[in-house]
Amino acid sequence: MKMTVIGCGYLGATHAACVAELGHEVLGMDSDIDKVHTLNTGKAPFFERDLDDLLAKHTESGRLKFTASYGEAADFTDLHFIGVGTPQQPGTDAYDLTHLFDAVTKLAPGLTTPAVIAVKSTVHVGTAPRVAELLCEHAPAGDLIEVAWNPEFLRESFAVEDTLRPDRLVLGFNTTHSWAEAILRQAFAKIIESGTPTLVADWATAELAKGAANSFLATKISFINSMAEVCEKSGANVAELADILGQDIRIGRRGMRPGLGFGGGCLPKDLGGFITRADELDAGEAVGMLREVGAVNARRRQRVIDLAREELGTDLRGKRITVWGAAFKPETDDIRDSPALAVAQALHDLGATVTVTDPKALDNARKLHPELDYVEDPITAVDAADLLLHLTEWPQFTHIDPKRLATRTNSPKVIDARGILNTNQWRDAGWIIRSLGLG
Ligand SMILES: NC(=O)C1=CN([C@@H]2O[C@H](COP(=O)(O)OP(=O)(O)OC[C@H]3O[C@@H](n4cnc5c(N)ncnc54)[C@H](O)[C@@H]3O)[C@@H](O)[C@H]2O)C=CC1
Ligand SMILES: O=C(O)[C@H]1O[C@H](OP(=O)(O)OP(=O)(O)OC[C@H]2O[C@@H](n3ccc(=O)[nH]c3=O)[C@H](O)[C@@H]2O)[C@H](O)[C@@H](O)[C@@H]1O
Repeated sequence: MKMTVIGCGYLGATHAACVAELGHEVLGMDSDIDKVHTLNTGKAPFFERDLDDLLAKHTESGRLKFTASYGEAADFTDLHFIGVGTPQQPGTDAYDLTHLFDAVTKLAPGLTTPAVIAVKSTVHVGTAPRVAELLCEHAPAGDLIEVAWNPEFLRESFAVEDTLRPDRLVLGFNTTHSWAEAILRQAFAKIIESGTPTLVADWATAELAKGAANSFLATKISFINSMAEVCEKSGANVAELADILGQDIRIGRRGMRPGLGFGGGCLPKDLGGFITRADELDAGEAVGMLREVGAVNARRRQRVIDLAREELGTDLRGKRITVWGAAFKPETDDIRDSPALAVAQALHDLGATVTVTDPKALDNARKLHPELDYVEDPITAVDAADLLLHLTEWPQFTHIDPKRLATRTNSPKVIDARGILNTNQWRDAGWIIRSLGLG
């Protein structure tokens, strides 16, 4: 089959490469011409495990190409996936749907025959009818264009694996037995035949499924982090508590790692977007619990700042702090709403000299936070530090022998905000170690 993917960022580039891997002929389209050039060389403009291999394989085979032209995309086929960004509106938690509506409006004039527009971008419930209206208004094929909702559940750093072997597929339509359903089932045939649960729903349920899933994942993280707060006051150990709770299969240990809390381009944004939409729908009371999820998450960042000031004194001027981690989680270069950088910046604002290191995210971090210092090597990064903060749990950090580090610092003190470092090993190496979620 032939298909396009409009919007080739973390989601779209991965989706394009993966549907090519499924055997389809794919045209990726992005309004960012530099991104298009990079993708056409078989490389991702960001770091995502296994993605460069797939991009190289399929750009070489000729099954995957990228363009910046809507006309070329519209002419290429009658199946178009849309994965453009849906960031937060400045100053509010609502989604900014400008890119989505812009992409649909610009693609539409080229749609002269029946087509399926399958939207993967995350939106607030109630967006699909607006997309259908825009297509009716701007596409020559008018109401022969079908809108399908196909929310994406991939995790960055497992994006290829999650796209090719998802836990489930969700397909949302406005009518039952739609033509679009047959087309999408064909596009995903290999995934469906491998036994992946495929759930068909109406538009609203499919839209809501995405926000609800991310809200639940955020809730699970904030639940264990709220337990961490209680552990800190009561002398208990949150990691052991999580292990005990997780043995109950109704609770489960996955997605319940205590620590610095969630960040990234999605969980914080989607939690806020979900609450805002519920308020608009007069269902604000129903999501009261989710407001607390955001508050617990913010307190984890503050807790690290407070611990740093407990160790170094409230006046941080002249103090040198090393931060291990800039990415919002390991195995990505994505720094959107990175908890590590938020803490680094706050400590800088309090007067400390903050040096950040990260295996993949330094270039992105430098652009967003020129006020921080950057060092490539995590070992030299601790030179003359008064305090080390372990904020993103890259294996490159956790494998470092603490004995090699202690003598390089001004003072061997570390705050382990991800609860991963081996406390005994660090203590034996002469470090004072503080962890979140320990009494
Ligand atoms: N990053 C992820 O892991 C996941 C993201 N999502 C959702 O997917 C959507 C995209 O997210 P990301 O890929 O992370 O964002 P991104 O910012 O990495 O990529 C968005 C891409 O869309 C392009 N774009 C913007 N406006 C355009 C237009 N009018 N026409 C063509 N291209 C346009 C941008 O140039 C950019 O390359 C968001 O709604 C996000 O919530 C959903 C699941 C996973
Ligand atoms: O909508 C999206 O874009 C995606 O958002 C998340 O994926 P992602 O943001 O890539 O990363 P996660 O692995 O979920 O981690 C999110 C944040 O939570 C933190 N986290 C995660 C899990 C955990 O147990 N504890 C925890 O603190 C991570 O450090 C990270 O900052 C969801 O897991 C995906 O299913 C979803 O598709």
